[in-house]
Amino acid sequence: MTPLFSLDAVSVRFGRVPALSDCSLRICAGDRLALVGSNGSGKSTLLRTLHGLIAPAKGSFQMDARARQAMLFQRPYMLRASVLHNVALGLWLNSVPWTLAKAQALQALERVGLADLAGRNAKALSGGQQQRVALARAWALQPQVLLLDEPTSSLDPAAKREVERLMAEFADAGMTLIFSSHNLGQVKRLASRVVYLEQGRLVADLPTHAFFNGPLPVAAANFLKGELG
Ligand SMILES: Nc1ncnc2c1ncn2[C@@H]1O[C@H](COP(=O)(O)OP(=O)(O)OP(=O)(O)O)[C@@H](O)[C@H]1O
Repeated sequence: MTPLFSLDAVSVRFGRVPALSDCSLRICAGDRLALVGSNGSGKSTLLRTLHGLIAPAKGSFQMDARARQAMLFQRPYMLRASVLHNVALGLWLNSVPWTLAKAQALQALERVGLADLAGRNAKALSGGQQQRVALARAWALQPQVLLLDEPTSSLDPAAKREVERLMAEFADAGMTLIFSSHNLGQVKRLASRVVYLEQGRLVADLPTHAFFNGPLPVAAANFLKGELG
């Protein structure tokens, strides 16, 4: 299968800080890939590189230009406008006429269970509701690839479960999921594959079952022991 993303010996630096070092990775359609690792290990940098927001300093990076992508951040950005307009604007920016954009936005809000709040000011919603608006905004664009940077880290357990449920449904509908998480339970529930990063290096890349049931490289095993212990 032709990969959606191919990284060969990719390095990214911020000034003198090496954020990614020599990373090689293939990501294929249908993968549910979790990025794990300590703070500062390079997860966000890898996601932003995959989304084309950062150009690698070294190495080769290729992505399937036909595969539409959407990215969600830890704290979604909401415009001071209605929920409906927050979703419709993303479509309009992708050349969908405004009337059609509003109709499709409403369908996307129905998809995430927020149609009732379409007229509310998006800035006034709770964190969990805002993340669901962000998921509706992504869903409306019908991306093949959804990148998520710690999408549930600031949410309470109920909101977390709801966002996880939607992520699983989107993956079941055929979307490729690539997400970073500090929540190993979530990684077990959602991922089919786990990439472990340490200080910008890709230390392990394994099916989820193999990652949690070892054997692992020492660094990854110590991380897991620390997180689970
Ligand atoms: N814009 C930036 N300018 C300078 N250094 C940066 C920038 N973004 C990231 N870094 C550095 O690059 C390294 C990797 O950071 P990154 O945010 O990718 O890690 P992370 O694994 O996502 O961390 P966290 O779990 O805390 O979100 C860190 O040393 C970080 O300080």
